[in-house]
Amino acid sequence: MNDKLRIVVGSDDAGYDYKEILKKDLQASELVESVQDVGVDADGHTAYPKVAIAAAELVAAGKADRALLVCGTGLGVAIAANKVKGIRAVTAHDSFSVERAILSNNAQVLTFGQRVVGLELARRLVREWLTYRFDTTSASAAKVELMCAYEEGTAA
Ligand SMILES: O=C(CO)[C@H](O)COP(=O)(O)O
Repeated sequence: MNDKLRIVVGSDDAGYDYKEILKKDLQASELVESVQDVGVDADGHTAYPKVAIAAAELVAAGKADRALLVCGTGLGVAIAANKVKGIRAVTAHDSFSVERAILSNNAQVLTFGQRVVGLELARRLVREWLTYRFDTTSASAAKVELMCAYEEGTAA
Protein backbone atom coordinates (compact mmCIF):
# COMPACT_ATOMS: atom_id res chain seq x y z
CA MET A 1 0.00 0.00 0.00
CA ASN A 2 1.21 3.51 -0.77
CA ASP A 3 1.61 5.69 2.25
CA LYS A 4 -1.24 7.80 0.93
CA LEU A 5 -4.56 6.01 0.79
CA ARG A 6 -7.04 5.59 -2.05
CA ILE A 7 -10.42 5.68 -0.37
CA VAL A 8 -13.90 4.87 -1.57
CA VAL A 9 -16.88 6.36 0.25
CA GLY A 10 -20.52 5.35 0.11
CA SER A 11 -23.79 5.57 1.98
CA ASP A 12 -27.49 5.04 1.76
CA ASP A 13 -29.87 7.97 2.22
CA ALA A 14 -29.70 7.54 6.03
CA GLY A 15 -25.94 8.13 5.92
CA TYR A 16 -25.81 10.68 3.15
CA ASP A 17 -25.11 13.80 5.22
CA TYR A 18 -22.17 12.25 7.05
CA LYS A 19 -20.82 10.71 3.86
CA GLU A 20 -20.70 14.12 2.19
CA ILE A 21 -18.99 15.79 5.16
CA LEU A 22 -16.50 12.96 5.67
CA LYS A 23 -15.76 12.90 1.95
CA LYS A 24 -14.75 16.57 2.07
CA ASP A 25 -12.54 15.89 5.09
CA LEU A 26 -10.88 13.03 3.23
CA GLN A 27 -10.35 15.14 0.12
CA ALA A 28 -8.61 17.76 2.27
CA SER A 29 -6.36 15.25 4.04
CA GLU A 30 -2.70 14.99 3.13
CA LEU A 31 -2.87 11.29 4.03
CA VAL A 32 -5.31 10.61 1.20
CA GLU A 33 -4.34 10.11 -2.44
CA SER A 34 -7.84 9.90 -3.89
CA VAL A 35 -11.49 9.69 -2.92
CA GLN A 36 -14.04 7.83 -5.01
CA ASP A 37 -17.75 8.20 -4.24
CA VAL A 38 -20.00 5.27 -5.12
CA GLY A 39 -23.14 7.10 -3.97
CA VAL A 40 -25.77 7.74 -3.04
CA ASP A 41 -26.37 11.21 -4.39
CA ALA A 42 -28.65 13.73 -2.69
CA ASP A 43 -31.82 12.16 -4.08
CA GLY A 44 -30.64 8.61 -3.86
CA HIS A 45 -32.72 5.85 -2.38
CA THR A 46 -30.34 3.07 -3.29
CA ALA A 47 -30.52 0.21 -0.80
CA TYR A 48 -27.46 0.05 1.44
CA PRO A 49 -26.25 -3.40 0.28
CA LYS A 50 -25.82 -2.16 -3.29
CA VAL A 51 -23.62 0.74 -2.25
CA ALA A 52 -21.64 -1.31 0.26
CA ILE A 53 -20.99 -4.14 -2.17
CA ALA A 54 -19.94 -1.71 -4.93
CA ALA A 55 -17.44 -0.09 -2.57
CA ALA A 56 -16.14 -3.38 -1.22
CA GLU A 57 -15.66 -4.76 -4.72
CA LEU A 58 -13.42 -1.81 -5.57
CA VAL A 59 -11.29 -2.59 -2.52
CA ALA A 60 -11.24 -6.32 -3.23
CA ALA A 61 -10.17 -5.60 -6.82
CA GLY A 62 -7.27 -3.45 -5.59
CA LYS A 63 -8.75 -0.27 -7.06
CA ALA A 64 -8.97 1.32 -3.61
CA ASP A 65 -7.12 0.70 -0.36
CA ARG A 66 -10.00 1.30 2.04
CA ALA A 67 -13.70 2.13 2.14
CA LEU A 68 -15.66 4.32 4.50
CA LEU A 69 -19.37 3.51 4.51
CA VAL A 70 -22.27 5.13 6.34
CA CYS A 71 -25.85 3.99 6.87
CA GLY A 72 -28.29 4.51 9.73
CA THR A 73 -26.47 2.20 12.14
CA GLY A 74 -23.33 1.23 10.23
CA LEU A 75 -24.37 -2.39 10.62
CA GLY A 76 -26.06 -3.10 7.31
CA VAL A 77 -23.22 -1.69 5.21
CA ALA A 78 -20.72 -3.73 7.25
CA ILE A 79 -22.67 -6.95 6.80
CA ALA A 80 -23.06 -6.32 3.08
CA ALA A 81 -19.40 -5.39 2.55
CA ASN A 82 -18.33 -8.54 4.39
CA LYS A 83 -20.11 -10.63 1.75
CA VAL A 84 -17.42 -9.60 -0.74
CA LYS A 85 -14.55 -12.09 -0.76
CA GLY A 86 -11.43 -10.81 0.92
CA ILE A 87 -13.15 -7.95 2.71
CA ARG A 88 -13.01 -7.33 6.45
CA ALA A 89 -15.54 -4.63 7.33
CA VAL A 90 -16.22 -3.35 10.84
CA THR A 91 -18.50 -0.87 12.49
CA ALA A 92 -16.52 1.17 15.02
CA HIS A 93 -17.68 4.23 16.91
CA ASP A 94 -14.83 4.57 19.40
CA SER A 95 -11.18 5.42 19.09
CA PHE A 96 -9.73 2.14 20.38
CA SER A 97 -11.88 0.01 18.09
CA VAL A 98 -10.91 2.13 15.09
CA GLU A 99 -7.25 1.64 15.96
CA ARG A 100 -7.62 -2.12 16.44
CA ALA A 101 -9.71 -2.45 13.26
CA ILE A 102 -6.49 -1.69 11.40
CA LEU A 103 -3.76 -2.92 13.74
CA SER A 104 -5.47 -6.16 14.86
CA ASN A 105 -7.89 -6.96 12.06
CA ASN A 106 -6.44 -5.31 8.96
CA ALA A 107 -10.00 -4.29 8.16
CA GLN A 108 -10.16 -2.41 4.88
CA VAL A 109 -13.69 -1.14 5.47
CA LEU A 110 -14.85 1.12 8.30
CA THR A 111 -18.53 1.82 8.77
CA PHE A 112 -20.44 4.38 10.79
CA GLY A 113 -24.07 4.83 11.76
CA GLN A 114 -25.24 8.39 11.19
CA ARG A 115 -28.08 7.74 13.66
CA VAL A 116 -25.63 6.45 16.27
CA VAL A 117 -22.40 8.45 16.37
CA GLY A 118 -22.03 12.21 16.69
CA LEU A 119 -20.67 14.02 13.69
CA GLU A 120 -17.60 15.50 15.35
CA LEU A 121 -16.65 12.12 16.83
CA ALA A 122 -17.06 10.51 13.42
CA ARG A 123 -14.81 13.16 11.86
CA ARG A 124 -12.17 12.64 14.57
CA LEU A 125 -12.32 8.85 14.15
CA VAL A 126 -11.70 9.20 10.42
CA ARG A 127 -8.67 11.42 11.07
CA GLU A 128 -7.29 8.77 13.41
CA TRP A 129 -8.15 5.91 11.03
CA LEU A 130 -6.03 7.49 8.30
CA THR A 131 -2.90 7.35 10.46
CA TYR A 132 -2.88 3.58 11.07
CA ARG A 133 -1.21 0.94 8.91
CA PHE A 134 -1.41 -2.80 9.45
CA ASP A 135 1.94 -4.40 10.31
CA THR A 136 2.27 -7.67 8.43
CA THR A 137 5.06 -8.71 10.80
CA SER A 138 2.92 -8.19 13.93
CA ALA A 139 1.49 -10.97 16.09
CA SER A 140 -1.94 -10.06 14.72
CA ALA A 141 -1.00 -11.03 11.18
CA ALA A 142 -1.25 -14.79 11.77
CA LYS A 143 -4.77 -14.35 13.17
CA VAL A 144 -5.90 -12.39 10.14
CA GLU A 145 -4.33 -15.13 8.00
CA LEU A 146 -6.53 -17.72 9.74
CA MET A 147 -9.61 -15.82 8.57
CA CYS A 148 -8.24 -15.51 5.06
CA ALA A 149 -7.40 -19.20 4.92
CA TYR A 150 -10.91 -20.14 6.03
CA GLU A 151 -12.36 -17.96 3.34
CA GLU A 152 -10.03 -19.43 0.72
CA GLY A 153 -10.84 -22.96 1.87
CA THR A 154 -7.21 -23.62 2.72
CA ALA A 155 -7.57 -23.66 6.52
CA ALA A 156 -5.79 -26.51 8.27
O1 LIG B 1 -29.01 1.32 9.09
C1 LIG B 1 -29.33 0.79 8.06
C2 LIG B 1 -29.01 -0.63 7.79
O2 LIG B 1 -28.24 -1.20 8.81
C3 LIG B 1 -30.08 1.53 7.02
O3 LIG B 1 -29.65 2.86 6.94
C4 LIG B 1 -31.55 1.54 7.31
O4 LIG B 1 -32.07 0.28 7.08
P1 LIG B 1 -33.63 -0.01 7.35
O5 LIG B 1 -33.85 0.08 8.84
O6 LIG B 1 -33.81 -1.40 6.83
O7 LIG B 1 -34.40 1.01 6.59
